[in-house]
Amino acid sequence: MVFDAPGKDENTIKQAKIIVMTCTHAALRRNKLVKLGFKYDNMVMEEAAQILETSTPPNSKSSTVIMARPKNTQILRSSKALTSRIQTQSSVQPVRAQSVATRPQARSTLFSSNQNGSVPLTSDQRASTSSPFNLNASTLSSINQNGSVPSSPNQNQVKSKPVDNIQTVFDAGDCDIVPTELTIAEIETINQTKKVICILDVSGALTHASSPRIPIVKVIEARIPNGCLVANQGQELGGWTRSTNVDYPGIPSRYFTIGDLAKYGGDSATWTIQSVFENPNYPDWVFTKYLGWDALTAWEETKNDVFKKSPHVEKWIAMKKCFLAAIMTLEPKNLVETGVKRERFLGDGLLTNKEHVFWIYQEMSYLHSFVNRANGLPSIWYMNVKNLNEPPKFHYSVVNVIEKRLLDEYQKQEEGLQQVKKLKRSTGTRTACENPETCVRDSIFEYYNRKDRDDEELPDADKIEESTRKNMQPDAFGRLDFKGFDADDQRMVVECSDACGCSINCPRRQLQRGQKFGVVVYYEDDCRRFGLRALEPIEKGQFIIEYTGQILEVEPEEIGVIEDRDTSYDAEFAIMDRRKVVTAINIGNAARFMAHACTPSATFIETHSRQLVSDPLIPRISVYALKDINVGEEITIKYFRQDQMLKKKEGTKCRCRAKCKNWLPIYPYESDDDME
Ligand SMILES: C[S@@+](CC[C@H](N)C(=O)[O-])C[C@H]1O[C@@H](n2cnc3c(N)ncnc32)[C@H](O)[C@@H]1O
Repeated sequence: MVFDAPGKDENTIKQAKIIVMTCTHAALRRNKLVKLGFKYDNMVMEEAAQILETSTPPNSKSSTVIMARPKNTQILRSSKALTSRIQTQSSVQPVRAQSVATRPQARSTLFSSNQNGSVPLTSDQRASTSSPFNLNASTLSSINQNGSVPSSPNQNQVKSKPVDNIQTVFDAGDCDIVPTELTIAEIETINQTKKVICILDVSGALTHASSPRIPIVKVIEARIPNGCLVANQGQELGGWTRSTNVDYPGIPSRYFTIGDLAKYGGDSATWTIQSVFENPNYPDWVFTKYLGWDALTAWEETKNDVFKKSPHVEKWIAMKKCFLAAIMTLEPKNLVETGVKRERFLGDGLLTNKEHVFWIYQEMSYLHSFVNRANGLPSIWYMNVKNLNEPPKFHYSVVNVIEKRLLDEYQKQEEGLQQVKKLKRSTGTRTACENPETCVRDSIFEYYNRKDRDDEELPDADKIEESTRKNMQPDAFGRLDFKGFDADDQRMVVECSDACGCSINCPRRQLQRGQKFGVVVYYEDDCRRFGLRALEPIEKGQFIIEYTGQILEVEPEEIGVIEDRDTSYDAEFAIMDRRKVVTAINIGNAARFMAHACTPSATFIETHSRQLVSDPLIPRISVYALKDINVGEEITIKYFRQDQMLKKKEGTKCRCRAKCKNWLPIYPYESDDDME
């Protein structure tokens, strides 16, 4: 509707899908509209950046304001002037908008109205004009009244990606669902296609994977998952490329913009919400940033509309709020207050600055969590409430990657293990297996721990006292008992497989089910940089996450502390294999961020785990909680044995707590193939 159209004004028409006006007009007419009980769905306001705030009817269900903002103009969301203005206006009975169309449809309807070439402008044009939306009556009349929009982005225009990268092997389609508690049927569906390990075949000689559970990659490279359709389309066709030279593996560098809406907007009701931010002034409203679209297209919508479309978003908001509230109590307020507000409410001109590093954190949070969801795993978020340093750069993978040659070696070793099948369950051994009568798991520990094995397989230097080896048994809830814990003891957990005849929900199958709790990769300080914090409460003894990375063969003298390789990302094996490590320096999951603490909250446990006996058997590393870890608390481990810690001031000063006197054998190291 256009108020100044001949013969029509707000006295004769009392509702409209879209109102268009200048900010001056808005100031003059608003009270009149309110008195009339005028109902509207969208407002397009020219030069909106000149006003301090656009006020929307507080109890309106679906009305919104489209603010046409020239680039680099900041909307001040919480100024005193704004507050007093809203208070003055709210004394008048507010407008209750009629629910004519859902917000996203209204948006794409508006921007896809480019029938005559006058709308929309490209983002560059928008930046160079003070009147970015050249809307007029003829333009508006071309808007499709029933809210239908041009066809979705031409999917054929997007080249299909070769399936030889780390992330595309975890595709779950264009899913938008966060599994909270999975049903057995859902777990079973995921398990059928679940990847258990990735073979790295640099030569490219392997053409076919022996099982869909064991994908082959030629190079360690994370790319945008195919299932994130719009992110891939944005990468291919989007009108804006981030100017930073930094490439984040698996994260798009190119995005759709407002200028692309007419061509690629499609049915925005089906767009995928990437992140949501609360509105501090209107608790019923949120800002939504969409996947594959730049931050300037972030949109204000009612919570009702958003939750109806994407119910999981409600949980995201609640979890973020809870995590940030915990951070405010755990950290010095002055260090985190601004950043916490930014995480919840945006602000600081973020909506007008798509280059802002903040948006890269949002991309990583969504895309890595997407990979997790495809595997039935909870979220991983990236947050920095302390400064605006760049987020970490690495290739994300929820499974280990191993060279073909090393996997073959394990398969040979497994022939020796075949004799385990002949072993019976040790009498009197406690097992939490659902099927105690048929569970043979403890025989496996006995095989690895047999007396003659050290003589056969381990160099003298690696022989250890049998008595320090512990076969850790979970209780009926899958928790380990850490009574009398000594970080230097060697521990092993043997999990059940299909050979035991138990279900995937058996308490002795923790690691193979994958990351159990949502976690946040959180900027700790300038020395430790990123660490890991709990997004959900974790109980003492519970499995938290697997430590994934690349399985590397190392010489015995390379294990632990060496000065020409950053071994702080290595997790070692002590019982199953003393010659390999899992290193997460280049590729891994959230566990790679755990910082060292001299009194840690979690520990590594070497784990014999495979879901099916037909899966390859490689030693794996579990992370278990040594104590209850509340939301917002740090998940730390002890990187080094006591005898490896330094006696003098060299290496790296330990910053696990303010007064720690220890020095860690971590030496400054620059990798040749540093991803920078
Ligand atoms: C496995 S990485 C952990 C992730 C890393 N902080 C990051 O941002 O990628 C280990 C590195 O974290 C830092 N770090 C972890 N714990 C530390 C501690 N207690 N004191 C000092 N630095 C620590 C050291 O720089 C170490 O080399």
